[in-house]
Amino acid sequence: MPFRPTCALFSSKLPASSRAWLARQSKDPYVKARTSYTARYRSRSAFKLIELDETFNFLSTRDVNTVIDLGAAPGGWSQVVAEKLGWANWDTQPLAGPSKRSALSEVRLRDPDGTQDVRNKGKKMKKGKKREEEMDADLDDYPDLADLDAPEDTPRPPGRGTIIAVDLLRMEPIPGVKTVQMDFLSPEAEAHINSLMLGAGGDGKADVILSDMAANFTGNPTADTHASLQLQESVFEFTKRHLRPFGELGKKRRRAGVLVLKHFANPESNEFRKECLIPHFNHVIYHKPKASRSESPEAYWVCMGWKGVQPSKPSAELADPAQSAS
Ligand SMILES: C[S@@+](CC[C@H](N)C(=O)[O-])C[C@H]1O[C@@H](n2cnc3c(N)ncnc32)[C@H](O)[C@@H]1O
Repeated sequence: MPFRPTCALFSSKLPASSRAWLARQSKDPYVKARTSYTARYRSRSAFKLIELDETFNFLSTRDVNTVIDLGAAPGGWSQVVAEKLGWANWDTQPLAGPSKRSALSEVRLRDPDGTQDVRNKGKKMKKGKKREEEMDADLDDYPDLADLDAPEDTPRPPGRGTIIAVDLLRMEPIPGVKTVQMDFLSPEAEAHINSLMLGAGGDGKADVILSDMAANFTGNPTADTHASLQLQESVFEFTKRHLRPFGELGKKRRRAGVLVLKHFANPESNEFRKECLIPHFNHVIYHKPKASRSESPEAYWVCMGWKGVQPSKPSAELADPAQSAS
């Protein structure tokens, strides 16, 4: 029978733009890494946070106990945070083996000739149909991804701290992560996140606030800039009330109190950086991770050493009602 490619990549029914996207995905090293069973991250974005943390080391310190992940779905960043806080070594060292799907791609990637051992089980794979049958039987040994995420009696690594993940979209659960499906811009969002922090025994302060939020692009530059600025400003307002100032951990911890904020290059964003971020942090560093596509205008500000905000001085009227009455 002639070989018929079934891959969508070759389907002439797809529009050219979709074929180009699929072709790019198939070559993307981060997409390949994400789907390998040794690092089953839900999104390619996970590698951006991994690189940001490897560069600035803001998640890997014992001071970090409360992390807020804004714009978290599908959950790649939350997976990385859960791992850093000791909740989830299942990402890099699966407790019960890989999922069937990822094991299958792993076999196909690593064993194109069917001659190598499969997952060190000592089984030699043979060519042709028999090989396919054996491979399917072999994969029956591995549970599905859903089984791995919540096996009943599997001991979990003891994680610490509180991780709160917020998104408009629903997220599949991640061990150690409290997921909240809501609009961060809604008036209820802050109170709800605060109640979760307090409910977990915290003081309503986070050690790290991450925002990978991005509004849907409309193609209208004015509207898109406005939407992106609105997200940045509301994250900053939240930061003012909920990021722990570095001074609370001792004057030497000048990089504690971290905000990682996604932004899109435009002059208004730059103004926001100068007016809001630079005066309030000891360090504000621009970083574009390698995993962020070069053609995308997105980048991150890594803001370290939150100075806090001075409580606003009471007005003369409030300070001395007797005087104001006279
Ligand atoms: C680039 S994705 C985040 C990817 C995520 N960091 C990961 O690793 O999987 C941006 C997310 O921001 C979310 N988002 C945009 N506006 C939001 C809002 N107002 N409130 C909550 N989430 C929002 C979107 O729903 C989307 O899931």
